[in-house]
Amino acid sequence: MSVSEPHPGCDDPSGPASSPSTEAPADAPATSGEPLGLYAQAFEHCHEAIAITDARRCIVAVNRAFTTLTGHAAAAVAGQALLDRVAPRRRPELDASLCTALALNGTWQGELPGRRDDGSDCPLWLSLTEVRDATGTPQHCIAILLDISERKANEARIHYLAHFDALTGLPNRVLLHQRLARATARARRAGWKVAVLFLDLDRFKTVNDSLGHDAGDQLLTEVAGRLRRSVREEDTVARLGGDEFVIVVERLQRDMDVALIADKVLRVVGAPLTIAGHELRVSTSIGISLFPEPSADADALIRNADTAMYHAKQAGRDNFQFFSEDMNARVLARLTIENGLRHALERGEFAIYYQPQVALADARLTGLEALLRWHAADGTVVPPDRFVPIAEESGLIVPIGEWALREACRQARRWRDAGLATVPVALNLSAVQFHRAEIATVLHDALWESGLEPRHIALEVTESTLMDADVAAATLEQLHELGVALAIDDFGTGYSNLGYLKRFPIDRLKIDRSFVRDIVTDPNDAAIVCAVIRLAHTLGLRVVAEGVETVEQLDFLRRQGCDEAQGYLFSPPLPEAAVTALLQDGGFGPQAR
Ligand SMILES: Nc1nc2c(ncn2[C@@H]2O[C@H](COP(=O)(O)O[C@H]3[C@@H](O)[C@H](n4cnc5c(=O)[nH]c(N)nc54)O[C@@H]3COP(=O)(O)O)[C@@H](O)[C@H]2O)c(=O)[nH]1
Repeated sequence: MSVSEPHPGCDDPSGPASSPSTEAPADAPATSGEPLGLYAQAFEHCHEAIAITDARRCIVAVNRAFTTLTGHAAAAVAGQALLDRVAPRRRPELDASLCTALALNGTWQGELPGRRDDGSDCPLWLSLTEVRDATGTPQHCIAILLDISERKANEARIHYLAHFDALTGLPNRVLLHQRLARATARARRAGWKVAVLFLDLDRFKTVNDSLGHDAGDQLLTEVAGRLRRSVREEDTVARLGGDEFVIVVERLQRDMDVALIADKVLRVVGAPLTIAGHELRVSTSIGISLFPEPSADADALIRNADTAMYHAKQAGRDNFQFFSEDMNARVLARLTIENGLRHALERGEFAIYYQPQVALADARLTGLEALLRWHAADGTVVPPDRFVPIAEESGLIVPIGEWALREACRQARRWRDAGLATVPVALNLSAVQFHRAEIATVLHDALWESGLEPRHIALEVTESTLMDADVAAATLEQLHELGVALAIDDFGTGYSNLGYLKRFPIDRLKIDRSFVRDIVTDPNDAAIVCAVIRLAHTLGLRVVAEGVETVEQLDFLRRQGCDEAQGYLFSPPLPEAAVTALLQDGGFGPQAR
């Protein structure tokens, strides 16, 4: 047991200086059978650190556990103010609240930022109880100190897990919301702008699927580090989960500044990196929302940036887009279409219209282009320009395109059986369909099921579908071997490398209607159309001009030797019954009745 005389310098105004009360004779010998000795032994051997102070909270006695916990030897702390020894940083503010609590209740307890003798920190829980004499005058205080470092560490860990992403160490969604709310409050006061950049890595799934999840994790960690280094310390970089990150940029003066930051982020993320021995390049799509916007709270800012990110994906990935209400409305409209498309096939809402293609020499019918129409459940007719891109993106174009192919084959067979049409029905193949390995099988099955000869079918693919020339050549070859005709659609709007033309087994080039529209008034369009016609003929291909609407356009095309045309001048796309009637009349040419 350690006992000391009270220190004369302790200056608590709340009570007189005194030596330990005889009620607890701290210096009593520790003999068994003697109650005081027993108390002394209990004090000394108690596991909890205990200090007995005088009424001014200057140390009179401390037990062994106190010394173990704080590192302070009994003799060294005797007479010193308890708080000075165990929590010197908090003494001034604690003294006042302690005095009040002790005067009112005779007890105080709370957490202290404790400090050991060696200067190390040790969070403590202090329970202080006043001992008073018969008149109620404070004589001593008994202080019990608990080491709460483990509890504090657990609390810190729980706090960390609740606020940070375990993989990257970045703030998570919860902390992001808190920081963004604070950032907007600060910006409102200071008149700054705050930008929220919502990032989604492009084709991250491919890395996960091809190199494995460990590689995916490494990639995410690397990207997290790059993002962190791209912005200022005070800006927040958070990971929402998966491959989604959010950056909150504060203190912006101009909208343009965020564009510069977004541009930098695109470059930094896009720099090559090595993962699992593979050199990769990843890109990201970024959506941006800005505070202040009307009613833009933290939730809305993140939601809007997410919407804009989606728009960036649509715009070809590896770019950034700003949010606008208009964009939001468009996204909602898209969602409605996508949901409707999911049920359109089973509800029989699709129909195929057919647009005649004619020979310019004699207006003979040379083909029928099959064009999808969607009669949506709400009674509207949704044009393919609106639903085909969404169907492509969601993958729904595969079953829809397959249905169109089978239906067109069945219809062509009916016309043939009726002795009406022997011209090919031309179907548009989207890039997604084209790149599915089974497209040749699907076509083969559709032909076989309908009993239609392949020469009655033509397929149209756009230039951009053929960008990977090696893959495209192989697929086109398979389709060609089945015996169908092949055309390049919207020619002139996509891929500019013409070298592929001689490699592909194609029969026709279709000049995009954007060139045909002003052919009579715009010398540039006229020059392009003439060049395409010459190029096609040199390569032994036939040329079809799309979107022919006027006699002047027709005359021009005829003079230039264009082979075929398609457009409203001859006919818009027609429902099956109208085409049947047209075929019965012999089409537009000399054979027409
Ligand atoms: N993958 C698939 N894509 C398809 C399918 N069906 C259609 N589509 C594609 O949708 C785009 C729009 O088609 P649509 O609204 O049917 O427009 C076609 C014609 O109506 C239009 N056209 C024809 N003549 C004229 C004209 O004189 N003026 C004018 N302004 N427009 C005209 O052109 C469209 C045909 O274009 P193209 O396919 O390039 O020959 C369109 O891109 C379709 O390809 C499908 O089943 N699968």
